[in-house]
Parts: sequence; structure tokens; C-alpha cells
Amino acid sequence: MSEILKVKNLVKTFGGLTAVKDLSFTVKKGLITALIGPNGSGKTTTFNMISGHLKPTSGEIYFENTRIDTLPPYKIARLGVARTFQNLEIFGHLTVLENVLLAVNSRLKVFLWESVIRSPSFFKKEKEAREKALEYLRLFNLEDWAEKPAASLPFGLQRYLEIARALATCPHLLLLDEAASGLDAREKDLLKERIEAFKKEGVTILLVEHDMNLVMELADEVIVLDMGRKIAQGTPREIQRHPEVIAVYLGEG
Ligand SMILES: Nc1ncnc2c1ncn2[C@@H]1O[C@H](COP(=O)(O)OP(=O)(O)OP(=O)(O)O)[C@@H](O)[C@H]1O
Repeated sequence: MSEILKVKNLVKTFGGLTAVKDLSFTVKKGLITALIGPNGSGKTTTFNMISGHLKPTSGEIYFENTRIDTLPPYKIARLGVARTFQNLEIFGHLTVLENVLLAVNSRLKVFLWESVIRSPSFFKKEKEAREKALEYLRLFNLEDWAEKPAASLPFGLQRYLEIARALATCPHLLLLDEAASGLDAREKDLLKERIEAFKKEGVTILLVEHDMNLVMELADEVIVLDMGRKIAQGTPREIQRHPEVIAVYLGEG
């Protein structure tokens, strides 16, 4: 199975603190990989380096064989990497639909001059984009909220909106940072169902997750970090039996 993401000897220091220590791993195309570990083990820092929001102190990251650790976030996004954030980053003052339209438009390449002169191609693209955006909202039962400000959505639905927006860029790799955090049991069920559906459609998923039930049910592969180091990588069953992983999680409790 081919690799879509390769992380090589990644290091990130913040002043005197080394948050990520010589981290290497690969993510296989078409699978769901989970990055787990106790609080402060370096998961979000690793995500931020993959999406370009943080520059590594050293090491290399390759996405579909292109080196990306030197690129800014928008170029990495353009290559096909989309992400969500632990602390949601939606545009609260825009409507729910507009949030997703932004992502769709960036893909359909609606040019400014087209919207200024209101050319026939603009109206055609606008209609197409609206229909597409509504399709993404329907995935999470958000269509009735389309014209409401995103900030007015209940928390769980804001999480869904962020995922719908990420998906609207048609990513090859989707990074989900604690997507289940703050969701109730029913919301988690829909999230799980959707993630499984994205996988079937060929999207590779890398998720940071604290909900171990979700990780064990969804993930094909699990990577475990502790204090910035990778201590294990394997199937959920292998990880559950791994002595170092057991020691870390027992120590946490
Ligand atoms: N911008 C920053 N400046 C200084 N230290 C940071 C910064 N970002 C993260 N850290 C530190 O780096 C370490 C790893 O943090 P990180 O957020 O990556 O961990 P995490 O595994 O995602 O934790 P959590 O599960 O709590 O979200 C922590 O000690 C954190 O305090």
C-alpha cells in the first residue's frame, strides 16, 4: 500500500522545551490513521507542522512525494491537505452556507472579475457552487441552518461545519484534530459514520483523538506519542497490548 504522507526525523522546540523529538512515521493512502497520546505529548504540534501552521525546527515532511515542510499553509492546502482545529476556526459572522461556499469557490476558481462584471459564467458557477456547498451541509444534516450565522450553531454542529468545509476542498488527506471533542453520543455516531464514508470515497484520514472507543473502532493504524516521541505504531489490537503504551496510559490515570 502506498504512502501518502511521510514524516522524517521531525523536531520542534519551543524555547527550552522539545515538544516533538525525532519523530518519523508514514501514513498509508486510503486508511484511517490515529495519532494518540497523553496531554502535551506533541500531537497538535505535529498536526500544525503537517499543515504548515508551524515550521519544524528540523526534519522533513513529504506529501505525495512533494516536500511540504518548507511551504506555507495555503500551498499545502492547495496540494490536497485539509484540516480542522481543536479550537474551532469557523467564520462566525458568515452564514453556515457561506463558510462552505468559501471552500467550494476556492476549488471552482471563481475569479473576482467574473463577480464584478456578473458574466453568465459567474451565475452558472455561483449556482453550481451553492448546490455543491449544500451537498456538503447535507452530509451532516446542516441544510436547515444554511442561512443562519455560523456562530449561532450549537457547538456540536459547529464541529460538523468545520469538517464539511474541510471536505469541500476535496482533500486527498484530511487531518481531524479532536473532532469528537464536546460531541454527545449521537453526534459521535454520525461523525463515525461520516468518517467511514469519507474513507470509502478514497479520502485518507489522519486524526488526533482522545476518545479511545472511537479510535479503536475507526482506525486502521494507530501511532502513539509520549513526551514528543513515537513509542508505538500498529493496529488498534497491537497498540492495546503494547507494554509501553499500557504503562503510559496507566501512568496517566
Ligand atoms: N506555541 C507554543 N509555545 C510553547 N510551547 C508550546 C506551544 N505549543 C505547544 N507547546 C508545548 O508543547 C508540548 C506539546 O503540546 P501539544 O499541544 O502538541 O500536545 P498535544 O499532545 O496536542 O496535547 P493535548 O492532547 O492536550 O492537546 C506541550 O508541553 C505544550 O505546552
